[in-house]
Amino acid sequence: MSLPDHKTKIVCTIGPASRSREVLVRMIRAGMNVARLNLSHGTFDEHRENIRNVRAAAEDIGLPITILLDLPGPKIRIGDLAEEPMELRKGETVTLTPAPVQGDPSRIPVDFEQFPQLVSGGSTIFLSDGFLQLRVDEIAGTDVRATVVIGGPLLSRKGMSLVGGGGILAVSAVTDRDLECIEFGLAEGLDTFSISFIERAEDILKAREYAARSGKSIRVIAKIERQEALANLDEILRESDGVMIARGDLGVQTPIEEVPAVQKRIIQKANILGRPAITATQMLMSMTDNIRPTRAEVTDVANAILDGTDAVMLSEETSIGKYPVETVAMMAKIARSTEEKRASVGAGCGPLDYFRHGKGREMITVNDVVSLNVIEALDALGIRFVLTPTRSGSTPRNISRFKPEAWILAFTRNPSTLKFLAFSYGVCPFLIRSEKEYWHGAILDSIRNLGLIGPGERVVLTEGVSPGREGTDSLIILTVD
Ligand SMILES: Nc1ncnc2c1ncn2[C@@H]1O[C@H](COP(=O)(O)OP(=O)(O)OP(=O)(O)O)[C@@H](O)[C@H]1O
Ligand SMILES: CC(=O)C(=O)O
Ligand SMILES: [K+]
Ligand SMILES: [Mg+2]
Repeated sequence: MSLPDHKTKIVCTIGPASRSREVLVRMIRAGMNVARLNLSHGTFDEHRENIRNVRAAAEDIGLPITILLDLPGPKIRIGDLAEEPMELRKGETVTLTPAPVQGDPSRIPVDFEQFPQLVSGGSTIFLSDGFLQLRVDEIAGTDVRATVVIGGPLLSRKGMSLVGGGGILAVSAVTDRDLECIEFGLAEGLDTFSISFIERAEDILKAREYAARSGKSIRVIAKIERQEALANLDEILRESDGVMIARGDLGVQTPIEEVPAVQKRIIQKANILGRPAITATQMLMSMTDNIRPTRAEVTDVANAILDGTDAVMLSEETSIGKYPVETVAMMAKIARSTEEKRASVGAGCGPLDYFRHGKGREMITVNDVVSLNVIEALDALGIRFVLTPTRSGSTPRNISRFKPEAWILAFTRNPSTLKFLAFSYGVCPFLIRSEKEYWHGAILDSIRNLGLIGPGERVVLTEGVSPGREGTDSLIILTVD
């Protein structure tokens, strides 16, 4: 086998443009690692078919593809439009109504009954991540009449937000609908969910406890897209399995000019804790319609990688865009080129200084020390592969956070661990079938059989030597015979 030529993971939102098995196969070949299904759009039946197609495509290629279910969360959205895109023109009057009508240019349904109570004359309404803007003129019964201030094309089920942070319901971030979606996912054999508009760590606990009632354990990615989540970032990160910088809503809910610094801060903190970070939204947005991205977009993807993101995400580009496969290929190409230059442009090894010389020294754990020693050994000896037997995935994640040039080959018996490692930079996971395959002799054999490493090559292998203890507490350097 051969490994991909880039280490950054690619998450693709699946929609009408990409849900066929044929397109999915081409996207996997181009570098997709994770298929994201946004449950804010489409029906359960449609997503069931998406899941079937992703699994079939993954089987066609023989690579594990992870499915991420993105929960709707407490976001107010417009309903369905009769024809889309529907053009809203500056100066026109539109009526917004909570009635379940099919939208047309004069009447737009809003998927929230109390919507008319949330606005008053003079309120500003942003639609579609803030691309369109309306000003409320008057409220007549349940009809909200507004004038288009900034026009443009509108699609079904686009989000809405109101000036002053409105547009998110004042209920728990994990809504009843989200719990139904978790139930749907579990019934489909999936266990990885992203929570939208998370506020605090308890939101994650609520989702976990709900799954635990049916005896299931889930992996939770916290989507950071509102002010409250930034205020509670540390506790959210600790409770989460991974984090997404959801720049679409974040750029409406918080000052847009703060997004770049917030992105860097979230990635740094996630790296320190060994939580995979996904940078999302508008990364190659112009490729929704064009075969080539803008220079600014290419630079954005590269900078997210230099910031230390584990994964980059595509939304419109792959769900409704004209060039889903070409966009993934472009992402992969930018990743490969940027990763090669990480050290030479001074981006270095992520949180290394934090543990060696900074605050991290005070609370360093045995697992941290092992991962630091692995990095030391890789650098000093120019080693190309780290082999990590793992149950929870924490050992490969702790090494991955330093974004080494070497590949991290992870061996696990746990299919859920394998699937979740799809989010971690530079980790290639393998499923092993029995307890005795955790033994290092067996791992070396399987690597030799894959043809990845030839005789005479040195590798690093991590081990847990203390019986019954979780985690890894030693590393050995072996020469393949
Ligand atoms: N399953 C789908 N069916 C139809 N259109 C979809 C689907 N998934 C995504 N889209 C389209 O792609 C756009 C971008 O996807 P994205 O997942 O970023 O959604 P979003 O509406 O911005 O919501 P969120 O904030 O949850 O990401 C959506 O707004 C929608 O127009
Ligand atoms: C991905 C997402 O939810 C956002 O960017 O808002
Ligand atoms: K969502
Ligand atoms: Mg969002």
